[in-house]
Amino acid sequence: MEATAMAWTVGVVGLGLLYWFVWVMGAAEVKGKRAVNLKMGSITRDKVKDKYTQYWSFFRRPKETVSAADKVPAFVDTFYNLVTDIYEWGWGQSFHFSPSVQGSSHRDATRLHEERVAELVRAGPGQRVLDVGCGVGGPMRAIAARSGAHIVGITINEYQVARARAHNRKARLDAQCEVVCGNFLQMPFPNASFDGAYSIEATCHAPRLQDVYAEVFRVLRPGGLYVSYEWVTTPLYRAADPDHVDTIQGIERGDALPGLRAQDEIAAIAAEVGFEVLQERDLALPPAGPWWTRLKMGRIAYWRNHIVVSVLTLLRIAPKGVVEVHEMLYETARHLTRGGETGIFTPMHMILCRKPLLPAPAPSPAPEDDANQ
Ligand SMILES: C=C(CC[C@@H](C)[C@H]1CC[C@H]2C3=CC[C@H]4[C@H](C)[C@@H](O)CC[C@]4(C)[C@H]3CC[C@]12C)C(C)C
Ligand SMILES: C[S@@+](CC[C@H](N)C(=O)[O-])C[C@H]1O[C@@H](n2cnc3c(N)ncnc32)[C@H](O)[C@@H]1O
Repeated sequence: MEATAMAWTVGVVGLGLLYWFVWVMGAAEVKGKRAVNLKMGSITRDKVKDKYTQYWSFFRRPKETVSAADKVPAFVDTFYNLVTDIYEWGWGQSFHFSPSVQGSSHRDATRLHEERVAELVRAGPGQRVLDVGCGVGGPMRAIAARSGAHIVGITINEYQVARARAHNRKARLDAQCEVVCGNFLQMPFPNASFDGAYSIEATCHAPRLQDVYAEVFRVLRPGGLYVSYEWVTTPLYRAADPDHVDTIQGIERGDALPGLRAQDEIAAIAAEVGFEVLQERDLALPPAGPWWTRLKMGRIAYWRNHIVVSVLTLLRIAPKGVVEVHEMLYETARHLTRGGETGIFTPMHMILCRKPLLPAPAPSPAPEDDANQ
């Protein structure tokens, strides 16, 4: 009798474990990255934890060092080696937020937010459009499929280049979507080589927005359109409120940001590099549905994911350090949610610009001084 009970217990527990294994190893969203394949980018297994410590220690330095322009691209690259697989596993192939749309899935809401970009830059067949900070190419594929345009994406992270190219091949969009590894602050493209350009939640990594906007301006043809979804603090943010400061600093630390900009700085910067600003709007404002609900609703999923990464690390399937990176992301989700709920932060301040057809007039010569007369 005892043996039968034991057999039943073992059977039930075994089946439970099998189910758990399949469920756990299966995708949390539809994405093509499984927990057993959490590699942590191009970092070798034994270096993941060190790299995480190195990333974190960056934020213990004075603010000026964190935003030191020359160091930022390397630190952003390390960040994406650490998070790319976890993002794909837990979020999907599009590394951005979107307003929630009643009655639509997250996947549809994401696609709509991306297709809006295609419409804003009037992308169409025969055009060459630049994706500034393309991640693993979720938006690029949606925009290529929707518009028929040829999309060229650039990302600083080599591992993302490999992932994006593999996804492009799988989606049979590799003839239409190209991916280049490079720094968007010094792009490897000739002047006026694109008909349009866009950046989705990527330029927030630039220490000086002027530098990336000036590069986009250079590579666009005259008359070309550029749209960007910017991460910014809103006018509700109060630098004297410790809760606000804690939320914004939490967002910066968990998302490799050298320093969030204020919403009202963006248009001035675009104009400074020569753009005409056609439209500017926070896409998170009503009637848009809250973008942060997807983060909040996933709390149970986070705990499940935490157990998954812990077990996989214990079994040495995932490298040491994954649990720490996952905890960092959990914390940043908390800060992002708070930023959304209080309204002090938006990840979708949209700005639409055009490169003028005629170059700006040269400044008039200074009046001659008396000595020359
Ligand atoms: C634009 C940027 C990235 C935005 C988002 C795609 C990511 C920001 C925070 C990320 C996540 C937080 C919690 C993770 C969770 C703990 C894990 O179990 C599964 C993945 C997360 C949901 C993860 C997914 C991507 C984010 C939402 C920045 C970097 C400029
Ligand atoms: C949050 S992800 C967004 C990716 C993509 N736009 C999307 O929505 O899926 C930010 C992207 O910007 C890229 N990035 C950040 N700094 C960069 C730089 N200096 N040069 C090129 N790419 C950069 C990152 O590598 C990453 O691909």
